[in-house]
Parts: sequence; structure tokens; C-alpha cells
Amino acid sequence: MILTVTPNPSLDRTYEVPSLDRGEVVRATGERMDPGGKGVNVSRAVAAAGVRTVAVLPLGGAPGALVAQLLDEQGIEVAPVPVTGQTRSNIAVAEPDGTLTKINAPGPELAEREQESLLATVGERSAGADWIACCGSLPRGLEPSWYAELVARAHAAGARIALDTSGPALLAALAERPDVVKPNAEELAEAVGRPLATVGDAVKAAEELRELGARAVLASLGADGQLLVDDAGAHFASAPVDAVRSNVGAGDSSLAGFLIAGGTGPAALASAVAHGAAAVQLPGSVMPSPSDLVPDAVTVTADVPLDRVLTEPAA
Ligand SMILES: Nc1ncnc2c1ncn2[C@@H]1O[C@H](COP(=O)(O)OP(=O)(O)OP(=O)(O)O)[C@@H](O)[C@H]1O
Ligand SMILES: O=P(O)(O)OC[C@@]1(O)O[C@H](CO)[C@@H](O)[C@@H]1O
Repeated sequence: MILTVTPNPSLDRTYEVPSLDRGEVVRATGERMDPGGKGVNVSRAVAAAGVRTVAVLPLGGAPGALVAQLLDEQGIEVAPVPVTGQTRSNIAVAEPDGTLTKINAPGPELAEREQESLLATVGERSAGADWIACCGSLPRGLEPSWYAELVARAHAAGARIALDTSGPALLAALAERPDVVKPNAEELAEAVGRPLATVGDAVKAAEELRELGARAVLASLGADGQLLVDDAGAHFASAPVDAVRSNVGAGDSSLAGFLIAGGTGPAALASAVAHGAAAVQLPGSVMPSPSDLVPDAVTVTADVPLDRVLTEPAA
């Protein structure tokens, strides 16, 4: 079973538009609504693979009820933590050339008793979890050390932790030795405080996160693929993609792929890339099903192309 924790979930609204013209009334040609937040997406992808998952998340107000309803319709077990504030709505605007503009709301502020209730719910639902995936930004009210506390508690209870967050929350949690962290290129650059121009720069940055405590680093590098740096060294994997429709949730899909394939080693890395490549070819944050995956298209190598310039260098 894979337990996911999403402290700041969202109702994700995606609008497909011919072009995004600032200051104009833009008529959408398509719209969709998905239950969102990084851990929620991991649960959706894990469930699509037929593996058991439980999603722990605070839910409040009408958007919260809608998130719960959408997850229920997808057959995903939710361990809700009722909160007074309203669950946020995040907007994605997708243009035909693959450009995606995202507006993420701050979300509700969690009161002290709601924060405690969130930690307690994770504790109650951790029994039997192979992995606990802790994902996304922290809502107002939670200290940057919140994930560190969660990792410490989960380790004490014998669970393995995958952490996908950024900034001070990521740095603070490293000392508690999460089993794997999944930064994207920008988050990795921010964590080490310097830009990343090549795959080699990303390897060095990942090694630095390991020195700070991460046991393994699964770095997603957008169109370039992914990197796994662990005790066995570095591996690089990529897969061709015909056309990118929406990259929202591609990283979450790839983390799910990594965990359902065991959460360690090159085979799990290959599964991560197969899931990421499939996700970007689906609309909104639709998570891939096994029939969307093309595992044979993934190449994995220990001969990491260190000099390869990143398609989107991270500042
Ligand atoms: N433009 C692209 N072309 C091909 N594959 C892509 C592209 N963008 C993403 N992917 C695949 O999806 C994976 C995850 O993407 P990315 O690095 O953008 O994650 P992310 O920023 O964490 O995403 P999110 O936060 O939206 O979930 C990549 O490692 C890659 O396998
Ligand atoms: O604001 P956060 O927590 O960093 O990210 C939230 C979010 O952008 O992440 C998911 C995609 O990864 C979306 O479902 C959701 O809207």
C-alpha cells in the first residue's frame, strides 16, 4: 500500500485556449476539473496501476467537498482531515504549442488543532504502508519543519518516505534522511543555490542533497528525462514523446511509477520515466493507465550524459 500526504490539495481547473493574450477575454475551447495536489496525483496514478493507495489530505468548504467527490468517483480511498478554511482552486491554461501557465492559490491556513489532526491521521493510516509519499507545498500555518517532523515520525514507525517538496521545507527535511526526494530541475537548483545548465550539474546537485541527508535523489529534468542518484551511483533515463499536451502532474505520475516499481534502482527509474512520458501526452493532470505506458521506449544508462545541455536550464 502507498500512503500519500498532501497538506495543500487543490481543485485543479484546466482551460485549453487558442492563445493566452494578456488583458483580453480569452475563450477556452476546452475545460476540465481534476482533484489535485501532488500527493493526490500520486494516489491517482498508483490507483490507475491497480495498486492500493490511501490519500491523506485536509479538505474544507465546497471545493474540498468536490475534491472528495471526484476522488470517490475515481475509486480512491481518502483519509480526510476536515478543516475550516476552503480548499484552494488552482488554474492551468494550456496553449496548443504545449505552453502551460499555472496559477496556484495559497490555500487555507491550518489552525493548530488541524495541523495536529493531520499528523495524527498520517500516523493512524501508516500501518502497512510500503511507502509514504509526502508531496507538495505547505499551506499557511505549517512551519517549514513540518515535513521533517513527519519523516522522523514515519521512520520511527518503520515506513519508507518519498518526499516531493521544495525550498526551506525540503532543506529542513533532509536531515531526517528521507529515503528518496524528487526535485525537478528548478527545485534542485534552488536547493543548492546555483543554476543548472547540464545533466552533469544536476548530478552534482543531487550528490549535494545526498550529503545533506537524502538517501536517494530522483531528479526530474522535464523533456530531458530523469536522473537517479543513490548508493549505486548515478543513472539517467529518458523516453521520446511525440507531443506534449499537459505537463501538470507529470512529476507526480513519475514518482508514482517509481514507487510502484519498488522505489529503488534503475528499473524503478525506468518506470518513473515511462509514467512521466505517458502523463505529458494526456490532458490536464490525467494520470496514465498501464495501457498508456510504452516501457520499451525508455532507455536507462549508468553512462550519464554529463555534458548534455538541459533543454530548459534551471536558474
Ligand atoms: N516536455 C517533455 N517532453 C517529454 N517528457 C517530459 C516533458 N516534460 C516532462 N516530461 C516527463 O515527465 C517527467 C516529469 O516532468 P517534470 O520534470 O516537468 O516534473 P515536475 O516539474 O515535477 O512536474 P509536476 O510538478 O507538474 O508534477 C520528466 O522527467 C519526463 O520523463
Ligand atoms: O502548490 P504546490 O503544492 O507546489 O503544487 C500544486 C500543484 O500544482 O501540483 C500538482 C501538479 O504537480 C497540481 O495538481 C497542483 O495544482
